[in-house]
Amino acid sequence: MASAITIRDLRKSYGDVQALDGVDLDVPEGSFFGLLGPNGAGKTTFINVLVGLVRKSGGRAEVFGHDVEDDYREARDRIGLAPQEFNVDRFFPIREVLVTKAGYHGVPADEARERADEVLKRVGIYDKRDTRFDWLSGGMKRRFVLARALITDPDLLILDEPTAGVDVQLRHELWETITELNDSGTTILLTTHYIEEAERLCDEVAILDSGRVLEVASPDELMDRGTDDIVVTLRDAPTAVPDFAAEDDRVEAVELDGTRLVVTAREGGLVAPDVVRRLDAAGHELVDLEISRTSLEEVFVEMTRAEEEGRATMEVGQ
Ligand SMILES: Nc1ncnc2c1ncn2[C@@H]1O[C@H](COP(=O)(O)OP(=O)(O)OP(=O)(O)O)[C@@H](O)[C@H]1O
Repeated sequence: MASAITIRDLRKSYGDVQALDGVDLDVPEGSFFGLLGPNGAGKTTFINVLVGLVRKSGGRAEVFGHDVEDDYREARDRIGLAPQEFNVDRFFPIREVLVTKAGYHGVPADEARERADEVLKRVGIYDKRDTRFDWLSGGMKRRFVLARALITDPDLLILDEPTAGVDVQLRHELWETITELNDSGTTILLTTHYIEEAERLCDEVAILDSGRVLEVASPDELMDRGTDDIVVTLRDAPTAVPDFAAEDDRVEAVELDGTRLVVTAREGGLVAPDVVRRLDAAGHELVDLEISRTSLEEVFVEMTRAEEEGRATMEVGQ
């Protein structure tokens, strides 16, 4: 599949700070791609390089095959950006802001007005079209920056923390709108601190830490690396249960507390049937079975913590 974003050995330093320290990444065209990382990992810097707000110190960055610096105009015209910080002309009616932006990207005036109405309807603030940005509520402001990103009908939509500080209802509405856009072919690059959001929406995520990519995988692949708890409730409290760990090296721990048995294993969904079979064969009656999967959040915390500990060890060793 062709790449919407191609990044090779991308570097950005601010004085002594290596905000991006040799990033390699391919974001496939049409994908819903998540960029996750703790505060200061380099996510915003990465996005700013793509949209031409920050000059890279080294490496290559292309959007649909256009170099983001040498072919700035071609690359930038394909991107819609909804930034984390609101950087909107506050004094003009929002519809006018959209029309002006479309004009700046070469859209003729009539079409610009049509598009402005269309995107305002799409994000649900058409009735506020004559209001200035300052007078919108926080949630409406979030909707507006999405509308502004959509005004040029971008092939790549970059969303930097699009749901920061919005209520549950709006978050779900925004998810729906973004998913529809992705279904109709728009490539999405999303950064978020709500890991659940990435787990739910993204085909693939890259985990960025200290300016480096630690991992690129689907949320499911990442979650498979963590352990799951298979929680079984038995009718009677047994004195012993089969030695699950001896026959399956995916099993990491077994804990029995009265009638409650917890088997901790990688790929819990695949191990559970065997646990049930063996309990049944040993004459135990099951009352309830529940599998609680590791969340992407746990895997994420584990990975970024390991990276931090690795760095601390290196610093001590130096
Ligand atoms: N203009 C700048 N001048 C100096 N240092 C900067 C500048 N912009 C970013 N940095 C530094 O670069 C590093 C990466 O910052 P960046 O904002 O890209 O991280 P982030 O992953 O987006 O963080 P957050 O999740 O907190 O938004 C940080 O150490 C930050 O302090």
